[in-house]
Amino acid sequence: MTKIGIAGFGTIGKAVGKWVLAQPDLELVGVVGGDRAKVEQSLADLGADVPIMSADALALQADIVVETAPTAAFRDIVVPALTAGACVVTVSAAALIENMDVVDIARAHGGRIIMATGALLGLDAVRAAAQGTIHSVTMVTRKPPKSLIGAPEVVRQGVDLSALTEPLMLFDGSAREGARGFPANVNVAASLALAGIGPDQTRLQIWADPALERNTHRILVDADSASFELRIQNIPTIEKPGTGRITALSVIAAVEGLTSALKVGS
Ligand SMILES: NC(=O)C1=CN([C@@H]2O[C@H](COP(=O)(O)OP(=O)(O)OC[C@H]3O[C@@H](n4cnc5c(N)ncnc54)[C@H](OP(=O)(O)O)[C@@H]3O)[C@@H](O)[C@H]2O)C=CC1
Ligand SMILES: O=C([O-])CC(=O)C(=O)O
Repeated sequence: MTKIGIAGFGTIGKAVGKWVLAQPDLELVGVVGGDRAKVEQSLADLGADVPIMSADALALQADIVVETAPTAAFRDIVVPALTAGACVVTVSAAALIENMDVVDIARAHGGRIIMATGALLGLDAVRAAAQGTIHSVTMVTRKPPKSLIGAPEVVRQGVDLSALTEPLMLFDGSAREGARGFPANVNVAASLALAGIGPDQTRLQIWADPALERNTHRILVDADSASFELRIQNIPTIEKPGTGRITALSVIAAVEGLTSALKVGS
Protein backbone atom coordinates (compact mmCIF):
# COMPACT_ATOMS: atom_id res chain seq x y z
CA MET A 1 0.00 0.00 0.00
CA THR A 2 1.33 3.44 -0.92
CA LYS A 3 0.47 5.99 1.75
CA ILE A 4 -1.03 9.18 0.36
CA GLY A 5 -1.58 12.46 2.21
CA ILE A 6 -3.52 15.42 0.85
CA ALA A 7 -2.77 18.97 1.99
CA GLY A 8 -5.46 21.36 0.79
CA PHE A 9 -8.85 19.65 0.63
CA GLY A 10 -10.69 22.04 -1.68
CA THR A 11 -11.69 21.84 -5.34
CA ILE A 12 -8.72 19.74 -6.44
CA GLY A 13 -7.82 18.02 -3.17
CA LYS A 14 -11.29 16.64 -2.54
CA ALA A 15 -11.53 15.18 -6.06
CA VAL A 16 -8.13 13.55 -5.64
CA GLY A 17 -9.19 12.22 -2.23
CA LYS A 18 -12.29 10.61 -3.70
CA TRP A 19 -10.13 8.84 -6.27
CA VAL A 20 -7.50 7.72 -3.73
CA LEU A 21 -10.21 6.21 -1.52
CA ALA A 22 -11.37 4.06 -4.44
CA GLN A 23 -7.89 2.62 -5.17
CA PRO A 24 -7.16 -0.77 -3.55
CA ASP A 25 -3.38 -0.19 -3.50
CA LEU A 26 -3.46 3.35 -2.06
CA GLU A 27 -4.20 4.42 1.50
CA LEU A 28 -5.30 7.97 2.39
CA VAL A 29 -3.40 8.41 5.67
CA GLY A 30 -4.24 12.02 6.45
CA VAL A 31 -5.59 15.35 5.31
CA VAL A 32 -4.36 18.88 6.05
CA GLY A 33 -6.94 21.62 5.62
CA GLY A 34 -7.84 25.21 6.27
CA ASP A 35 -11.17 25.45 8.12
CA ARG A 36 -11.46 22.20 10.12
CA ALA A 37 -15.26 22.06 10.00
CA LYS A 38 -15.19 22.27 6.18
CA VAL A 39 -12.69 19.42 5.93
CA GLU A 40 -14.76 17.31 8.33
CA GLN A 41 -17.83 17.91 6.15
CA SER A 42 -15.90 17.05 2.98
CA LEU A 43 -14.62 13.80 4.49
CA ALA A 44 -18.13 12.96 5.69
CA ASP A 45 -19.45 13.60 2.14
CA LEU A 46 -16.94 11.01 0.91
CA GLY A 47 -17.79 8.59 3.73
CA ALA A 48 -14.12 8.65 4.72
CA ASP A 49 -12.71 8.05 8.18
CA VAL A 50 -9.38 9.83 7.70
CA PRO A 51 -7.53 11.88 10.34
CA ILE A 52 -7.10 15.64 9.92
CA MET A 53 -3.59 16.60 10.95
CA SER A 54 -0.84 19.19 10.70
CA ALA A 55 1.48 19.39 7.70
CA ASP A 56 4.37 18.31 9.97
CA ALA A 57 2.51 15.18 11.06
CA LEU A 58 1.46 14.34 7.50
CA ALA A 59 5.07 14.60 6.34
CA LEU A 60 6.03 11.77 8.71
CA GLN A 61 3.17 9.49 7.62
CA ALA A 62 2.82 9.80 3.84
CA ASP A 63 4.97 8.43 1.02
CA ILE A 64 3.31 10.89 -1.36
CA VAL A 65 2.02 14.30 -0.23
CA VAL A 66 -0.45 15.83 -2.67
CA GLU A 67 -0.16 19.61 -2.21
CA THR A 68 -3.33 21.36 -3.36
CA ALA A 69 -3.57 24.28 -0.93
CA PRO A 70 -3.50 28.06 -1.56
CA THR A 71 -0.17 29.60 -2.58
CA ALA A 72 0.42 31.07 0.90
CA ALA A 73 0.46 27.58 2.50
CA PHE A 74 2.88 26.05 -0.03
CA ARG A 75 6.10 26.25 2.04
CA ASP A 76 4.51 25.10 5.29
CA ILE A 77 3.34 21.93 3.55
CA VAL A 78 6.17 21.21 1.13
CA VAL A 79 9.24 21.87 3.32
CA PRO A 80 8.41 19.26 6.03
CA ALA A 81 7.34 16.72 3.40
CA LEU A 82 10.58 17.06 1.43
CA THR A 83 12.68 17.14 4.60
CA ALA A 84 11.12 13.80 5.50
CA GLY A 85 12.11 12.46 2.06
CA ALA A 86 8.55 12.25 0.73
CA CYS A 87 7.42 12.78 -2.84
CA VAL A 88 5.32 15.93 -3.29
CA VAL A 89 2.80 16.04 -6.14
CA THR A 90 1.53 19.55 -6.77
CA VAL A 91 0.09 21.95 -9.36
CA SER A 92 1.00 25.09 -7.40
CA ALA A 93 3.54 26.26 -9.94
CA ALA A 94 2.98 29.95 -9.13
CA ALA A 95 4.10 29.16 -5.58
CA LEU A 96 7.03 27.00 -6.69
CA ILE A 97 8.64 29.69 -8.87
CA GLU A 98 8.71 31.97 -5.79
CA ASN A 99 10.20 29.20 -3.61
CA MET A 100 12.73 27.42 -5.82
CA ASP A 101 14.95 26.64 -2.81
CA VAL A 102 12.57 23.76 -2.02
CA VAL A 103 14.24 21.93 -4.92
CA ASP A 104 17.52 22.08 -2.94
CA ILE A 105 15.68 20.78 0.14
CA ALA A 106 14.36 17.86 -1.93
CA ARG A 107 17.84 17.11 -3.26
CA ALA A 108 19.40 17.20 0.22
CA HIS A 109 16.85 14.83 1.78
CA GLY A 110 15.98 12.42 -1.04
CA GLY A 111 12.56 13.98 -1.63
CA ARG A 112 10.99 14.70 -5.01
CA ILE A 113 8.68 17.37 -6.41
CA ILE A 114 6.37 16.30 -9.21
CA MET A 115 4.76 19.30 -10.91
CA ALA A 116 1.75 17.74 -12.59
CA THR A 117 0.79 19.23 -15.95
CA GLY A 118 -2.38 20.69 -14.42
CA ALA A 119 -4.76 22.56 -16.68
CA LEU A 120 -2.34 22.45 -19.60
CA LEU A 121 -0.95 20.11 -22.23
CA GLY A 122 2.30 19.48 -24.01
CA LEU A 123 4.82 20.05 -21.23
CA ASP A 124 6.60 16.90 -22.47
CA ALA A 125 7.27 18.62 -25.81
CA VAL A 126 8.35 21.86 -24.12
CA ARG A 127 10.79 19.95 -21.89
CA ALA A 128 12.17 18.09 -24.88
CA ALA A 129 12.63 21.33 -26.86
CA ALA A 130 14.39 22.84 -23.83
CA GLN A 131 17.12 20.22 -24.15
CA GLY A 132 18.02 22.12 -27.33
CA THR A 133 17.49 25.86 -27.81
CA ILE A 134 14.08 27.47 -27.41
CA HIS A 135 13.94 30.92 -29.03
CA SER A 136 10.61 32.00 -27.55
CA VAL A 137 7.57 30.84 -25.58
CA THR A 138 4.43 32.98 -25.68
CA MET A 139 1.19 32.23 -23.90
CA VAL A 140 -2.16 33.98 -24.20
CA THR A 141 -4.71 33.15 -21.50
CA ARG A 142 -8.34 34.17 -21.96
CA LYS A 143 -10.81 33.50 -19.20
CA PRO A 144 -14.44 34.35 -18.49
CA PRO A 145 -14.52 37.29 -16.06
CA LYS A 146 -15.88 35.10 -13.23
CA SER A 147 -12.66 33.04 -13.39
CA LEU A 148 -10.52 36.11 -12.63
CA ILE A 149 -12.52 37.86 -9.93
CA GLY A 150 -10.49 38.43 -6.77
CA ALA A 151 -7.04 38.11 -8.39
CA PRO A 152 -4.63 40.54 -6.66
CA GLU A 153 -3.85 42.37 -9.92
CA VAL A 154 -7.55 42.78 -10.72
CA VAL A 155 -8.12 44.21 -7.25
CA ARG A 156 -5.09 46.52 -7.68
CA GLN A 157 -6.44 47.81 -11.01
CA GLY A 158 -9.91 48.29 -9.51
CA VAL A 159 -11.60 46.75 -12.56
CA ASP A 160 -15.24 45.68 -12.23
CA LEU A 161 -15.02 42.46 -14.24
CA SER A 162 -18.75 41.77 -13.91
CA ALA A 163 -19.46 44.92 -15.97
CA LEU A 164 -17.30 43.93 -18.97
CA THR A 165 -19.00 43.89 -22.37
CA GLU A 166 -15.89 43.24 -24.46
CA PRO A 167 -12.49 41.55 -23.96
CA LEU A 168 -10.07 43.41 -21.70
CA MET A 169 -6.32 42.75 -21.52
CA LEU A 170 -5.39 42.67 -17.82
CA PHE A 171 -1.74 41.77 -18.11
CA ASP A 172 1.10 41.68 -20.66
CA GLY A 173 4.54 40.74 -19.37
CA SER A 174 6.61 37.88 -17.98
CA ALA A 175 5.18 34.66 -16.55
CA ARG A 176 6.84 35.56 -13.23
CA GLU A 177 5.02 38.90 -12.94
CA GLY A 178 1.80 37.35 -14.22
CA ALA A 179 1.91 34.59 -11.61
CA ARG A 180 2.47 37.22 -8.89
CA GLY A 181 -0.56 39.19 -10.01
CA PHE A 182 -2.77 36.15 -10.61
CA PRO A 183 -1.39 33.42 -8.26
CA ALA A 184 -4.51 31.23 -8.43
CA ASN A 185 -5.21 31.85 -12.12
CA VAL A 186 -2.09 31.25 -14.21
CA ASN A 187 -0.26 28.39 -12.53
CA VAL A 188 -0.21 27.00 -16.05
CA ALA A 189 2.07 29.84 -17.17
CA ALA A 190 4.45 29.10 -14.30
CA SER A 191 4.49 25.37 -15.20
CA LEU A 192 5.16 26.24 -18.82
CA ALA A 193 8.03 28.46 -17.70
CA LEU A 194 9.54 25.70 -15.54
CA ALA A 195 9.34 23.26 -18.44
CA GLY A 196 10.84 25.70 -20.94
CA ILE A 197 12.88 28.90 -20.68
CA GLY A 198 12.02 30.12 -17.20
CA PRO A 199 9.57 32.62 -15.70
CA ASP A 200 11.40 35.77 -16.83
CA GLN A 201 11.72 34.79 -20.50
CA THR A 202 8.24 33.25 -20.93
CA ARG A 203 5.83 35.90 -22.23
CA LEU A 204 2.24 36.00 -20.98
CA GLN A 205 -0.93 37.92 -21.78
CA ILE A 206 -4.07 37.58 -19.66
CA TRP A 207 -7.49 38.64 -20.97
CA ALA A 208 -10.92 38.69 -19.36
CA ASP A 209 -13.38 37.85 -22.12
CA PRO A 210 -17.13 38.00 -21.38
CA ALA A 211 -17.89 35.98 -24.54
CA LEU A 212 -16.09 32.92 -23.14
CA GLU A 213 -17.37 30.10 -20.98
CA ARG A 214 -14.07 28.22 -20.76
CA ASN A 215 -10.58 29.00 -19.45
CA THR A 216 -8.54 29.01 -22.65
CA HIS A 217 -4.78 28.94 -23.14
CA ARG A 218 -2.88 29.31 -26.44
CA ILE A 219 0.86 28.70 -26.40
CA LEU A 220 3.38 29.26 -29.18
CA VAL A 221 6.84 27.70 -28.92
CA ASP A 222 9.65 28.44 -31.35
CA ALA A 223 12.73 26.23 -30.92
CA ASP A 224 15.67 24.95 -32.97
CA SER A 225 14.09 21.48 -32.93
CA ALA A 226 10.47 22.39 -33.72
CA SER A 227 7.85 25.09 -33.72
CA PHE A 228 4.53 24.18 -32.19
CA GLU A 229 1.27 25.57 -30.95
CA LEU A 230 -0.75 24.26 -28.00
CA ARG A 231 -4.38 25.14 -27.31
CA ILE A 232 -6.70 24.04 -24.52
CA GLN A 233 -10.23 25.06 -23.52
CA ASN A 234 -10.84 24.11 -19.90
CA ILE A 235 -14.31 23.71 -18.47
CA PRO A 236 -14.40 25.68 -15.20
CA THR A 237 -15.28 23.84 -12.01
CA ILE A 238 -18.46 24.96 -10.29
CA GLU A 239 -16.68 25.39 -6.94
CA LYS A 240 -13.89 27.60 -8.30
CA PRO A 241 -14.30 28.79 -11.92
CA GLY A 242 -10.62 29.78 -12.25
CA THR A 243 -9.72 26.10 -11.77
CA GLY A 244 -10.45 23.89 -14.76
CA ARG A 245 -12.00 20.45 -14.27
CA ILE A 246 -9.00 18.79 -15.87
CA THR A 247 -6.63 19.97 -13.12
CA ALA A 248 -7.68 17.42 -10.50
CA LEU A 249 -7.62 14.72 -13.19
CA SER A 250 -4.05 15.72 -14.01
CA VAL A 251 -3.06 15.32 -10.35
CA ILE A 252 -4.75 11.91 -10.27
CA ALA A 253 -2.90 10.90 -13.45
CA ALA A 254 0.39 12.01 -11.89
CA VAL A 255 -0.20 9.94 -8.72
CA GLU A 256 -1.28 6.99 -10.85
CA GLY A 257 1.90 7.35 -12.93
CA LEU A 258 4.00 7.18 -9.75
CA THR A 259 2.28 4.13 -8.33
CA SER A 260 1.10 1.93 -11.24
CA ALA A 261 2.99 -0.71 -13.22
CA LEU A 262 2.44 1.14 -16.53
CA LYS A 263 3.06 4.83 -17.08
CA VAL A 264 2.29 6.38 -20.45
CA GLY A 265 3.89 9.70 -21.43
CA SER A 266 6.82 11.44 -19.79
N1 LIG B 1 -1.39 24.18 -12.39
C1 LIG B 1 -2.70 24.27 -12.57
O1 LIG B 1 -3.17 23.96 -13.67
C2 LIG B 1 -3.61 24.73 -11.50
C3 LIG B 1 -3.15 24.96 -10.21
N2 LIG B 1 -3.99 25.37 -9.21
C4 LIG B 1 -3.45 25.59 -7.86
O2 LIG B 1 -3.79 24.47 -7.06
C5 LIG B 1 -4.00 24.86 -5.72
C6 LIG B 1 -5.38 24.38 -5.24
O3 LIG B 1 -6.39 24.91 -6.06
P1 LIG B 1 -7.95 24.67 -5.77
O4 LIG B 1 -8.20 23.30 -5.29
O5 LIG B 1 -8.67 25.17 -6.95
O6 LIG B 1 -8.17 25.69 -4.56
P2 LIG B 1 -9.34 25.71 -3.44
O7 LIG B 1 -9.35 27.09 -2.89
O8 LIG B 1 -10.58 25.14 -3.96
O9 LIG B 1 -8.77 24.71 -2.33
C7 LIG B 1 -7.71 25.02 -1.47
C8 LIG B 1 -8.01 24.37 -0.14
O10 LIG B 1 -6.89 24.55 0.73
C9 LIG B 1 -7.39 24.85 2.03
N3 LIG B 1 -6.40 25.53 2.86
C10 LIG B 1 -6.33 26.84 3.23
N4 LIG B 1 -5.27 27.04 4.01
C11 LIG B 1 -4.64 25.86 4.13
C12 LIG B 1 -3.48 25.43 4.82
N5 LIG B 1 -2.74 26.28 5.53
N6 LIG B 1 -3.11 24.13 4.74
C13 LIG B 1 -3.84 23.26 4.01
N7 LIG B 1 -4.96 23.61 3.33
C14 LIG B 1 -5.34 24.90 3.40
C15 LIG B 1 -8.62 25.69 1.78
O11 LIG B 1 -9.44 25.65 2.93
P3 LIG B 1 -10.41 26.87 3.33
O12 LIG B 1 -11.42 26.97 2.23
O13 LIG B 1 -10.96 26.48 4.63
O14 LIG B 1 -9.51 28.10 3.38
C16 LIG B 1 -9.23 24.96 0.58
O15 LIG B 1 -10.06 23.91 0.99
C17 LIG B 1 -3.80 26.38 -5.69
O16 LIG B 1 -2.46 26.68 -5.34
C18 LIG B 1 -4.06 26.77 -7.11
O17 LIG B 1 -3.45 27.99 -7.43
C19 LIG B 1 -5.33 25.52 -9.44
C20 LIG B 1 -5.83 25.30 -10.70
C21 LIG B 1 -5.01 24.90 -11.84
O1 LIG C 1 -3.49 27.81 -14.27
C1 LIG C 1 -4.41 27.84 -13.43
O2 LIG C 1 -4.21 28.16 -12.25
C2 LIG C 1 -5.81 27.43 -13.80
C3 LIG C 1 -6.17 27.58 -15.22
O3 LIG C 1 -5.69 28.44 -15.91
C4 LIG C 1 -7.17 26.69 -15.78
O4 LIG C 1 -7.71 25.83 -15.05
O5 LIG C 1 -7.40 26.78 -16.99
